[in-house]
Amino acid sequence: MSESIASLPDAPLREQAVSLLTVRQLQKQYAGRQGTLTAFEGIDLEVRLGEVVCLLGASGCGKSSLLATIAGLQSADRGELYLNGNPLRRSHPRVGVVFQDPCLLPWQTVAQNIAWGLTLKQVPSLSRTELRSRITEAIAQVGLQGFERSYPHQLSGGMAQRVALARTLARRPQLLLLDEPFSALDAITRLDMQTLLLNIIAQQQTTVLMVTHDLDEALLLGDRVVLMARRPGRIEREWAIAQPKPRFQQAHALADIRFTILEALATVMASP
Ligand SMILES: Nc1ncnc2c1ncn2[C@@H]1O[C@H](COP(=O)(O)OP(=O)(O)OP(=O)(O)O)[C@@H](O)[C@H]1O
Repeated sequence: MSESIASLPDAPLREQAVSLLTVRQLQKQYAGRQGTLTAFEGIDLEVRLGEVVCLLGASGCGKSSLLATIAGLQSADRGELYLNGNPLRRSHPRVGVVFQDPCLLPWQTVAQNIAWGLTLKQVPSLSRTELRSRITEAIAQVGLQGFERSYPHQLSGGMAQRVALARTLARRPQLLLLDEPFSALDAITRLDMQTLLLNIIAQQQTTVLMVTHDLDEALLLGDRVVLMARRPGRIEREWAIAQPKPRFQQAHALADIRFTILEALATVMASP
């Protein structure tokens, strides 16, 4: 299912854009048998409209915890979150999340799984016609036309993840939070999904905050790569990736920045 890629707006255009998500001094702790564990602290982050920001870091540095807190799936212990300048306190209808596990309802069809996302409380009630057109649109966006009546067990891993993406896109999120959405897929399917995501971003100017373990994925998709360090989880450094997209054939041009980030990643991983 490969697609060609529409071109993205120039980096300077995106840089002028206003902040969609603002994170200020965010902290999250978990209570455990051995005391309190600080998953992350002092997180300051801005994600501008239309920007793709990739969060990279060693296992356990708090990437998923940070994403889940921004998504409103758990509360922060300290700090503030704003969407479009307004306080973001709980799950917001315009903030969509996709996880590594597509989490589809096995007894429902592709179309029903997407509809389920639209019947969640936070989405304003839609007429039957609007509901149907949102489902059709989302299925087309992820290239699953013809599979509307299929059940999850009839889909490949990549197709199931397309349904998960469609379920979120149908809610028309302003901010898309992705937690390693492609990491369980084989390399070819992952490339296919990265292409699909690039197309969606290009066509809809979607703003994305994405957790990934994969530096090459971050370099392929990100306008910025943010490196987190652990104990406690914190932002260590960040880099703007100015190279125009698509970047599938730009390994040479990205070699220097790749090496720099790899070195920084090795340094944070080596620290106790
Ligand atoms: N619900 C929870 N209860 C207690 N501790 C938790 C919980 N969720 C995460 N943690 C701990 O918080 C720290 C950060 O975990 P988190 O999953 O956010 O890191 P991560 O960078 O996403 O890791 P990975 O890349 O391996 O998914 C870890 O030490 C983890 O054990």
